[in-house]
Amino acid sequence: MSLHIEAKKGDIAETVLLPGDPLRAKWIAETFLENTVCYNKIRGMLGYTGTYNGRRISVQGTGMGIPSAMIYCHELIKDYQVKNLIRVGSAGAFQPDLRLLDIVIAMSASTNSGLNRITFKDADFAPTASFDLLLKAVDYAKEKGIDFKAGNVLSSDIFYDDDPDYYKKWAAHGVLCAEMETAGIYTLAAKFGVNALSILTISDSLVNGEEISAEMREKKLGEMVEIALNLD
Ligand SMILES: O=P(O)(O)O[C@H]1O[C@H](CO)[C@@H](O)[C@H]1O
Ligand SMILES: O=c1cc[nH]c(=O)[nH]1
Repeated sequence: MSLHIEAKKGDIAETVLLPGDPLRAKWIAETFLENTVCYNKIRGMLGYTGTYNGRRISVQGTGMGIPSAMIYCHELIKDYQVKNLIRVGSAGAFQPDLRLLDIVIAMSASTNSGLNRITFKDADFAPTASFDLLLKAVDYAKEKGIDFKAGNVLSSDIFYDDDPDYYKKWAAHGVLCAEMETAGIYTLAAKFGVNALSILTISDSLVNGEEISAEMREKKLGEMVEIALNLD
């Protein structure tokens, strides 16, 4: 047992899917996994282990934002020996050609968080995906004819920015979309020598204001989950 996860040693698989929303974790476990056991209810941050095509896999809610996600990922790596961290999240589009429910695979994550300034002072660390997981995700999506974009995303500390045009400077540098955890997860994975990848689904657009409902964000993001479950 760790401070925020009540699982026993061995209860959590080497590969863990990481939605921000704990109810998306429940939906993934109930929809895609067999022989499922719930191993965590502390703070309502649900975690499950089951099997997918005979392979053991876990799914753990992380909450919203880098600090919360880093708490869960730190404990998963250090206390439960997790080797593959695969975020399955929602994101807001920065580019006009990204539409609702499109898939984005995060090669790297820019951030306005100070997380790496604490370590690297006035130099910038570049949080980067595991090349191995990235390649597997791209290969699987291509094989199944699933459209996706791969590139840089923004892990923002601010969901409600005062400036509705804030995204334009990021968009002008090719950043695809905003979410709130990937830079922290990629940084921890690099620090501890494990693998991480974020697969995201567009839930809204900062360009034109369109958005899907909260219920769809919980239960309708299955394509990215399918990719995440097939990275072995
Ligand atoms: O849908 P999830 O995975 O929570 O991801 C996105 O949604 C939340 C904000 O609504 C943030 O956690 C952001 O990263
Ligand atoms: O962090 C997020 C997630 C979804 N949509 C956004 O605009 N931001």
